[in-house]
Amino acid sequence: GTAAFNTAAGYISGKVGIEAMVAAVPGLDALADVRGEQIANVGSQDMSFAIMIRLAHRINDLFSAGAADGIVVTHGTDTMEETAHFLNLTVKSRKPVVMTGAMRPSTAISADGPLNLYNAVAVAADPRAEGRGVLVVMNDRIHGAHSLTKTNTTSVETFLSPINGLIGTVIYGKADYFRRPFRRHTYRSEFSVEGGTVLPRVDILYACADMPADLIDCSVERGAKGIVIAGDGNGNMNAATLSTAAAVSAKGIVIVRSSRVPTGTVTRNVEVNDDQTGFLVSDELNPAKARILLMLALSKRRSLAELQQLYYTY
Ligand SMILES: NC(=O)C[C@H](N)C(=O)O
Repeated sequence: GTAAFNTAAGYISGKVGIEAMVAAVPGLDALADVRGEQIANVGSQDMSFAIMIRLAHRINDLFSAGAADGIVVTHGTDTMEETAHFLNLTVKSRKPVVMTGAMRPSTAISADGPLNLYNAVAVAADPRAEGRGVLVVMNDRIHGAHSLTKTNTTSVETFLSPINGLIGTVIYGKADYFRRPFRRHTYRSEFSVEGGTVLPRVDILYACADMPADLIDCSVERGAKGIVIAGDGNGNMNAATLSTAAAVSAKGIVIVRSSRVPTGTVTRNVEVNDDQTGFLVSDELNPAKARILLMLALSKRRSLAELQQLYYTY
């Protein structure tokens, strides 16, 4: 991003091309032979599934042609966790795919982008990063795609992995790895972008006090095949929403209970009676990631029990 002056908090994203970014980081060429390729240039609030699918194809093609040992994807931070999760499910390689970004515009005092890019290239060039799924390197931390979430609107310390913790750290290009992701990913994932991916509509509805239940009907009328409820607490919603959701669930719309709370798992629940309503729970996935898993999962006929199992697997 670029801003009008160097202490501006607001700025326009998607303004710097990949060649300029690579050129702005001293020492990158000592870490790896880096070549830039522009797949898209948008603020990540404008990220689309069309771009994600293009990106997944390009990564798979580069790896299967043996053209790269690792890939870094520069991406805005707003929806980075969504693209990371999508790629974690659709990239078919053990080779490192490392996403990075910046919280401060490139024109700011103490811009964070250059060091983040340096560290991301160091991790992508590191054979020890292989087989750990899609990683996100920001602010000296190495996060796994399943676990990370954006927690602060402006701070460089925005990404946390609150449930599972970090994959590692990277300080001026020197990485330490603590663990591998606990869930299935990349080369072991059953999902794919091959054969043309038309993703079904899945909406997210944000629960709140006195939530209007007809939001559910609006989504279904607009063609949603699934609805993720960003529920309060452990995936809760008010009685009116619960009964409307149960009615559409009985007609085959998949309802997933996730949570608007930033950390904690959503568990199957007697209060909501998931067994009777046919609701699923997102387990560790936040609403945005739970939606992406459901969109990919609905490309094939699956029972509710099989769909539920996916949330415990990925
Ligand atoms: N600093 C950022 O990355 C935020 C920006 N709006 C984006 O996600 O593209």
